[in-house]
Amino acid sequence: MAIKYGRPIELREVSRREGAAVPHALDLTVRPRRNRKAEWARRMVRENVLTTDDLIWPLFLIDGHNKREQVASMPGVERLSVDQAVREAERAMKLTIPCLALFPYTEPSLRDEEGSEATNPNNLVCQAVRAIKKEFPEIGILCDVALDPFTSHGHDGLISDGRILNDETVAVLVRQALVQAEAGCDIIAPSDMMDGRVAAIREGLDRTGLLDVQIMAYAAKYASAFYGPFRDAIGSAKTLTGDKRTYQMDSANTDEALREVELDITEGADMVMVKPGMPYLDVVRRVKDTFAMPTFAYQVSGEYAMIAAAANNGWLDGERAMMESLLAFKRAGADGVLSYFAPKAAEKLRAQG
Ligand SMILES: NCc1[nH]cc(CCC(=O)O)c1CC(=O)O
Ligand SMILES: [Mg+2]
Repeated sequence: MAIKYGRPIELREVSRREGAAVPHALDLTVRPRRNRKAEWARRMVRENVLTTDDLIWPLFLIDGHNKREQVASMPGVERLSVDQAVREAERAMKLTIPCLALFPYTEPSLRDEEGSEATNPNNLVCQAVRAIKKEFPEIGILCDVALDPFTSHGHDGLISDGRILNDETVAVLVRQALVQAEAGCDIIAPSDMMDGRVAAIREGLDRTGLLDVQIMAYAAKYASAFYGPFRDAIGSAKTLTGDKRTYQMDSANTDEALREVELDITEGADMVMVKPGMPYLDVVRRVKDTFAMPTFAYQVSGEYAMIAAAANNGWLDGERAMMESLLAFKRAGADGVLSYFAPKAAEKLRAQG
């Protein structure tokens, strides 16, 4: 049976003389509950706050016009044609969300072994960047760099004899980053986990005079089951052969995450990211404490799907779970979070004033 929620038990705040009235009052000098006695008191001692500045909103793109397609495994999330993505950019502006992240669903006919569509200066991502920047130049745009939305095999890199090639892939990623940056992308976010790609991309951007384009490295990205719904959204779930464990990290490791992050910082990353989010909050904390860099977490598709599905079943209070999960990233030391809840959370934050 569904758990009943949403009607808080009516509690009265602690009355002044409660102790005096209780015959067997404990002899306690320290009572932590004093600081929780009323909403104003709780606000005074609150250690972390979530604001709309902390949110990065990932959008899925699809070819066409005036098109919105529900992603089956992510209730409330749609694939958007470019014109609709521009409308969502306007919504983000109004909600004071500082940045959007763009992910394309590529038509199967445009996918090939090499992911060539990734370096097409007129691909869906580049079209969306130009369209959004034209209408709303003040919003930040982050573009993912990896080949998986474009390859027929669903991997992030080039394959030969069943191996993901590192250095050859990096060369393609640089070209992908450059077409995105030329289109007007503000933050290049390599999510591929090839070694050396941050340095190569930085060098490519600088050589082209794109000195102000930032790099947010998916520095500690784990081979995770929580990316399932994303692969459904970009259409790589059915085509992906094997798994990504030869390039994405083993979920058992955290020292290794520090080494990965350190390398990306040395190679020129302006910001670093840990991904997934909630199952890796310990990694977020270690990264923030060790490097004191702008540190982001990605609350990935599977995390979103779990909360959305449970809420739709009446098994938990979706809004409260959403806000609690987002605040957890702040508590762990993150400066911001990529989340599919971004617009909903921003609406709630603004309603609270
Ligand atoms: N490299 C592409 C990429 N960029 C972001 C995600 C996942 C995001 C999500 O699950 O929300 C992935 C999937 C993957 O690595 O397989
Ligand atoms: Mg690395």
